[in-house]
Amino acid sequence: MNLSQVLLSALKAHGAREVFGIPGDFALPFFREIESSGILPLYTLSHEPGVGFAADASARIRSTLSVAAVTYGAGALNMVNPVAGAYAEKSPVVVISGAPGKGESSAGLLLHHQAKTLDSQFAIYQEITCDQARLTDARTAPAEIARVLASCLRESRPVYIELPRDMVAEPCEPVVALGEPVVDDAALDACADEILARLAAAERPVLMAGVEVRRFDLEAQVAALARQLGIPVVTSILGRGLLAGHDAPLAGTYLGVAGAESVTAMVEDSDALLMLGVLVSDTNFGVSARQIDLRKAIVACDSEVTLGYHTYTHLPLGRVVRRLLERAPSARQVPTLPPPSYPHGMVADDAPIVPGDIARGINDLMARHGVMPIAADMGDCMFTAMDIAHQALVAPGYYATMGFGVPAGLGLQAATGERPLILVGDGAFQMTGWELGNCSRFGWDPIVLVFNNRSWEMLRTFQPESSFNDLSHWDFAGMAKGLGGDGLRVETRAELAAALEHAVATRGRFQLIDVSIPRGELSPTLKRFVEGVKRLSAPGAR
Ligand SMILES: Cc1ncc(Cc2c([C@H](C)O)sc(CCOP(=O)(O)OP(=O)(O)O)c2C)c(N)n1
Ligand SMILES: [Mg+2]
Repeated sequence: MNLSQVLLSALKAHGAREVFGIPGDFALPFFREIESSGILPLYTLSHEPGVGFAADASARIRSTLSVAAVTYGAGALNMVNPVAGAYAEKSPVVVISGAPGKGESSAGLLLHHQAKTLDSQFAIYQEITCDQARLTDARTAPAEIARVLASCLRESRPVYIELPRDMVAEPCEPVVALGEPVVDDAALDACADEILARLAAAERPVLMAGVEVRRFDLEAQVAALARQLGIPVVTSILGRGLLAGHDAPLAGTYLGVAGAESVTAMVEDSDALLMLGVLVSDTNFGVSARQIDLRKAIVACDSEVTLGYHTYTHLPLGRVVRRLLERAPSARQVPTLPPPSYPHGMVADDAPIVPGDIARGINDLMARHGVMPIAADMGDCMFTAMDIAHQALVAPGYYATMGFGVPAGLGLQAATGERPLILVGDGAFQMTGWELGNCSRFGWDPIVLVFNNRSWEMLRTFQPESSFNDLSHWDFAGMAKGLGGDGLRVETRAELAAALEHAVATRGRFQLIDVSIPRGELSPTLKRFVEGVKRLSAPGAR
């Protein structure tokens, strides 16, 4: 085999099911190998941010690694933001960048696509990936690939592989995958016993499931642990939708002052908050009604477990959860909690549409026609998604970048074969919505809801005096046909209900519903979030 075939075979063996990419002259030989080998299908998109977001969504929905292949310089540096978002939100994307060959790097010329030095790109990616390799020697390449792919899966973070174009066809030995990391069994026992003792001594223990529970595919085990411990479970905003399909005493999603009061009180009153795979971030805890005393919490994330003032290291979450299951006593009873409630029954009348109507309309649609995986962009569409019952949601809930929604929806359909629902604001659609033009090539047919409030509305809620948040009324529906899909602008709830039904019934072409929303109308969750942030940031509030 040659180095490209070895790399592609190793990617597939480690869980990759496709390559998203855009070639360039430094990557053309590798793309030729991707296409000729047929080891993984190749989906090319139009702009590298879209490549990164699509690969990120594929990794999230399949809970394993995915691949984003780009050219050197202009391509790879165009993708820095999506990879940074994948790093922040623990999504295991493998970035493969073409690069100048050995001879041209030493020719003494400044090369096209070169920014500062030929090491600059590698240095930039060191900041947003957990491991890196430059495949400049076919003899060491298999071990380098094994190391980097093992890091990607172990840490559930992006990694970076630089592949000089004169190396792609070099003969190369296959990759031998590294085994599971060795874990100190005694430390694992001590940690599990300390956690169990802390929970047993508590009067109001609560389990919070976060993003790592999904990334490491631990939902069933965490649901079993909650039942065995007999304690209620909540999810963080990034863990939204976790455990929904499992038998777990699930109370809902913790959103601080922006969420259900019963869930907020349960978390903030807890005297033993067991946080499994939760990022301790401002979006998760920045709007806490009362500051959570983390010294009373148990935080298991990033292969560490912190209790009070001490930390156990090198204990992967999956091993901690399994050891807790082995050593936890069976609870006498499991709390019976009312399932989280979600709004249904949108009135299909001539009233204008507000974000809350969209959540109702989608919940009604899914109750009638079955659930769809959902990709949401940053903006009020993401806060609206908090009121949508279905659980398979990918969204930039912590890193909060715009542009994620449409490409992520395409990544979902490529990865799962299921038709996705995409929620995106007009501002975010202006960034990456054009990737819809690639649907017809690959047979993708998402349903896209554009929250068209002619505004950067989230920003206006924080700074209403600025008129630069006003956007003009782009006719996204009118542009759909030119992109190969169908578009419809809707102004009333009756039109929205009819458009959703028509979209579900129409397959084979993307269906874009351009939803006109009066400027200033917010989802209930965003409204509470903004009020909470303003209240909590007022002088003397905490
Ligand atoms: C790539 C990128 N650029 C800028 C921002 C800042 C930003 C927001 C966050 C706070 O950083 S929310 C927002 C406006 C979003 O407008 P739209 O998509 O129309 O959604 P909505 O009207 O529902 O707000 C911007 C510009 C961002 N998050 N990501
Ligand atoms: Mg908007």
